[in-house]
Amino acid sequence: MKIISSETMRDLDARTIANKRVASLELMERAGKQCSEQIELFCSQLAPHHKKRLIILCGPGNNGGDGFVIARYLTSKFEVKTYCTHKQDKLSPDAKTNSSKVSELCEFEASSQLLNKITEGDIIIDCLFGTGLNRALTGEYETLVNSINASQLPVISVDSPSGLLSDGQVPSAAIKATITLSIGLPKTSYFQNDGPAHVGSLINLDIGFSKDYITQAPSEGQAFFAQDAKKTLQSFTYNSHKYTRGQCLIIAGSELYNGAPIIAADSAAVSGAGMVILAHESLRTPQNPGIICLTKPPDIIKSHFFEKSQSVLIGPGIEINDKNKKLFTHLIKSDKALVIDASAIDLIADNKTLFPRNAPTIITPHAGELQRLAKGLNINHSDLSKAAQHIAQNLSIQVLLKGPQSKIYNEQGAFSYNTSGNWALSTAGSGDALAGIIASLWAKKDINYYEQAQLGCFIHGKSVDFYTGAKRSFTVDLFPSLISKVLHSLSPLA
Ligand SMILES: NC(=O)C1=CN([C@@H]2O[C@H](COP(=O)(O)OP(=O)(O)OC[C@H]3O[C@@H](n4cnc5c(N)ncnc54)[C@H](OP(=O)(O)O)[C@@H]3O)[C@@H](O)[C@H]2O)[C@@H](O)CC1
Ligand SMILES: [K+]
Repeated sequence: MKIISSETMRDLDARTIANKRVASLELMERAGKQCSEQIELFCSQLAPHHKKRLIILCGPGNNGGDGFVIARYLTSKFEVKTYCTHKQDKLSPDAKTNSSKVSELCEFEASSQLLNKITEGDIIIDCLFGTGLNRALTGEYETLVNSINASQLPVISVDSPSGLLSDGQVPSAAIKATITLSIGLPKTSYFQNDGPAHVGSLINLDIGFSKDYITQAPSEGQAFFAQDAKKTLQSFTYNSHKYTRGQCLIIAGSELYNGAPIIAADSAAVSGAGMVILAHESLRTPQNPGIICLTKPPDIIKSHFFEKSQSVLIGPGIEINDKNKKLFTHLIKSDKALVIDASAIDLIADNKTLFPRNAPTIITPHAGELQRLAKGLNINHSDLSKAAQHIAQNLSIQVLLKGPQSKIYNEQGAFSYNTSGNWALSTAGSGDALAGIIASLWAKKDINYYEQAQLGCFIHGKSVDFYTGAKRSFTVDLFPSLISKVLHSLSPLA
């Protein structure tokens, strides 16, 4: 999905209204309605003992207007308190219209009066400022936002965490959102400077802007959202069989790192491939008995398992020894779609003359692994993203740089941000699951490998977004069931 600037968003909004495609109040109604649905969904995912009293904070502009619409939709379902920082006659015209529909439910107070109100709720809905924020928050607003952040209550920000400027800078204070509900299209501020630390999970809401306008709007980059994931998921035919769904071979594990192959294989098995073969040197077995395990494999390259596999993952937990080095070189020379993860990434520099390969390749490094590879390839960039881009173009491979907002570079150096996931992913074994998911999605023929890699990254992140337990207690054995849940939500009938 295209990322645009706040300025372009305002222009899109204005053109849509000016050309009478959709009336401005109708746009606000759609935005508020869809936000209220997402808030309801968020509440339904909280633990039963979690109270769900909503505090909706509305500012003077149309972001506040969205808040009044949300209040109208949710009042019958939750205990809702709505506060507005301005008197009604000081509001933008559309905000004023919507405020009048809920005025008996709403208190119009100066923001200094709101400080002791926020703790009377359990979930804050931030409709203070959106794309119209044009300067740093000061005075009462700054104090209010700092108090909200200090309260540690979950915050759902509508369109933008209030205080986040359009270039992603936060000169004074900005809401640290749990979720940001982006209206229309994602904005650059979510991805630049301080943006990633403030937006939380990103959800984009399509409120029906004309497709022509969206196509014409200048792009500031690409990001992958649930809407993209839905389009990218492959469908199955009535006569699918395990080979048409694809066979994926995973070469992983060592005596020491014997859990990594299990996580990768179990995650691959639920992600779409018809058959998963695990060649590993581990005493453990996958949870899923459908996975074919080759322990102490003979010459895997000469086996029919290799021959019939469309994709191969190498790396999770493997030991770098002569046997694996030789195997790696064979894989690079082969025509298999290849996912290279973990310590196998370290073997690329020694094989750099074998690139570009004749088949799709993706590497999935975290920052440290990327830095090591860049050094091995004599690529010097202090900026990691530049190094990732350089490597992608240089070797003609895809590079998935893992981080708080993972980025995936294609062979030409273009990239897309992933928008799912949270810090629960920062746990040992998480990357093994990611590599397994991508290998599974890459096991099909005639696919767009770049799109499927983005899909894999999105599914992986969404798994922990779907996890309803304490994030700090998330463990990687939960991936298979959570991946299934994510896939079901993206494609309920498949
Ligand atoms: N895009 C779309 O298509 C749709 C958009 N919609 C929604 O509208 C939102 C944009 O609305 P918007 O343009 O009215 O701006 P908004 O963010 O409410 O704030 C403007 C107000 O804030 C004030 N102000 C600014 N900075 C300030 C500061 N630091 N400290 C204090 N005050 C400050 C500024 O005052 P002024 O600068 O004049 O002093 C003005 O009063 C958008 O994000 C989305 O939620 C949907 O409803 C429907 C479809
Ligand atoms: K907001």
